Amino acid sequence: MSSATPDQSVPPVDTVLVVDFGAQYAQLIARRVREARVYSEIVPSTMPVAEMLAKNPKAIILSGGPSSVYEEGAPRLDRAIFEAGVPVFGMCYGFQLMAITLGGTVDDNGAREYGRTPLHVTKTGSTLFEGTPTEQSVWMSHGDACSAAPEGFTVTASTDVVPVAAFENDEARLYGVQYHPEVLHSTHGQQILEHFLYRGAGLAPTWTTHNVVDEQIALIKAQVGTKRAICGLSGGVDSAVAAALVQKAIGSQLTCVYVDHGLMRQGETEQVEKDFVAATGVKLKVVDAQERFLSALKGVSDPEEKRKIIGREFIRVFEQAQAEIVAEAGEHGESVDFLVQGTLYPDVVESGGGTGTANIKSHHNVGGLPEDLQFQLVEPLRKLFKDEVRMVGQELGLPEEIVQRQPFPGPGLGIRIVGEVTKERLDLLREADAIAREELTAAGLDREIWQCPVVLLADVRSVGVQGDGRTYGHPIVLRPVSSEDAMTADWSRLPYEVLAKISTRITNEVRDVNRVVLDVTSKPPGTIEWE
Ligand SMILES: Nc1ncnc2c1ncn2[C@@H]1O[C@H](COP(=O)(O)OP(=O)(O)OP(=O)(O)O)[C@@H](O)[C@H]1O
Ligand SMILES: O=c1[nH]c(=O)c2[nH+]cn([C@@H]3O[C@H](COP(=O)(O)O)[C@@H](O)[C@H]3O)c2[nH]1
Ligand SMILES: NC(=O)CC[C@H](N)C(=O)O
Ligand SMILES: [Mg+2]
Repeated sequence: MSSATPDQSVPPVDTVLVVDFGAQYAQLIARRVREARVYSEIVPSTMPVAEMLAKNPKAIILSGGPSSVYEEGAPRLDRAIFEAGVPVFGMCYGFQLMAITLGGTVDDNGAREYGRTPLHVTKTGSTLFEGTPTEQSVWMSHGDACSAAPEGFTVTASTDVVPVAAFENDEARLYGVQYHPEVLHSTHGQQILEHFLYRGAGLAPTWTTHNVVDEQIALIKAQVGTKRAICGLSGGVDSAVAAALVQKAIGSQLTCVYVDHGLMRQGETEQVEKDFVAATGVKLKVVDAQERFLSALKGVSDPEEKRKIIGREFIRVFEQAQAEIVAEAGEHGESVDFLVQGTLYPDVVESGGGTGTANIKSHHNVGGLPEDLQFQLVEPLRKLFKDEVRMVGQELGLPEEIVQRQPFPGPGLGIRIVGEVTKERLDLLREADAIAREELTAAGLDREIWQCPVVLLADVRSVGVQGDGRTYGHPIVLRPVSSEDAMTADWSRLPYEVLAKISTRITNEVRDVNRVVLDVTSKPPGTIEWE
């Protein structure tokens, strides 16, 4: 049996490839394309051009990147990519690469621009700029610049310092912009991207999550056949949607397994046991694995080590459940070979499993999986973003409370205790977390914030005064964030009265906590979770 994830991304409809040159936000480009209702996938720039073309893309987008195109060792692409008749759109590094590959000039001529920049459209009515203002604001981030466009290209925009800020070649269907249309600060960015897709590449806005449901059900049926599967079910959105999809595909061949690892929040296990089963009708096995996880985490405070241990223990519990299900079915039962997980695209990208991107943290269900994994994975949401998963959930008729739930990480409170995880610390954090959640809900803020991790700084103490006496307690950190897809986030500007109430209640009600602090860091540079 292999642990490799079968590629479930059989292009359903017309596919746009986003070639990643190590961009900060290649995922964002892919998202924006999908927002234009065209399916997109990211591929690394190291993939041979022949392989890219073999995927039969209907258009190709070249991302930005940190390198300088004219430097030795900078990522390049075989010129064939521009000669295959596939429409190509270069952004920033991708634009510069297109320029230099086709005979234009790019150098470090001092024309640097970072941040919001006025763009002057010099050829109105062009494929990219038609219907947009001649003066618009765009987001720049470059040190090199194109000073001469390749032959056959028309320069369609400039800035005060860059003469060639966009060029187009309708005949060859090649387009490029020096700026970042994928960023919201580029006021007409989405429109320009759509112009490339619809006008330049002749694509139609037909991709919807509806296609995803049908296509994934067919794929799951083909993959699992008559065998059985278990699904790690947490009560969260992703696993709920994954379970619903798989249940639709293979019905009673699926058993969901909820692992109570002792790192869950207050009331969560009961909620999954009762409400979730009532809402979805899934077959559920609840495993109490608190002792197992706690003893495996004993003495460990390094975040990556914690994540790997939790990922491993999850699988060991799934294996145990697998054995039990097989034993219950007796000798005539089909074997349980498949493990369904609600893995999303950002989990894969952040775990460094994407396209040569850095490992930021090992998500328990991707980078934290043990090497001796005996299951074949079924991950129908592996290419989707959170908001898309919510749409799929709606489509499947899951209740709002489930579809709109805030995310909660699989490793749970284990990665919200900075320091060693112990039963006492978990109980304390559970209390503080329950208060924060209660007050945020009471204030009607649940939909406004993406999630609000509550973190215990277990190895930090500070002096307080409570009841006229000195205390030496632990701080609790509140980390409310707003986000579109968890890849970037900003700290939420919560009303002071709500913060005050949470702070007062936590310091009054939770023993050993004498200070509550607010995390006011965006992502980047800080990630959402502290570990
Ligand atoms: N307590 C748990 N028991 C069983 N499986 C779990 C548990 N926690 C996480 N998983 C598995 O790991 C996957 C990833 O967890 P993750 O938290 O990203 O997703 P989720 O809990 O389904 O959704 P959400 O992001 O909304 O919390 C889940 O989809 C699920 O398959
Ligand atoms: O299932 C999960 N397993 C993990 O190991 C994990 N780590 C982070 N998260 C969640 O992912 C989103 C991004 O979090 P970070 O900014 O901390 O990377 C946020 O929504 C986090 O809560 C996880 N979810
Ligand atoms: N953001 C980018 O793609 C930058 C491209 C190139 N590294 C430059 O600085 O010009
Ligand atoms: Mg979760």
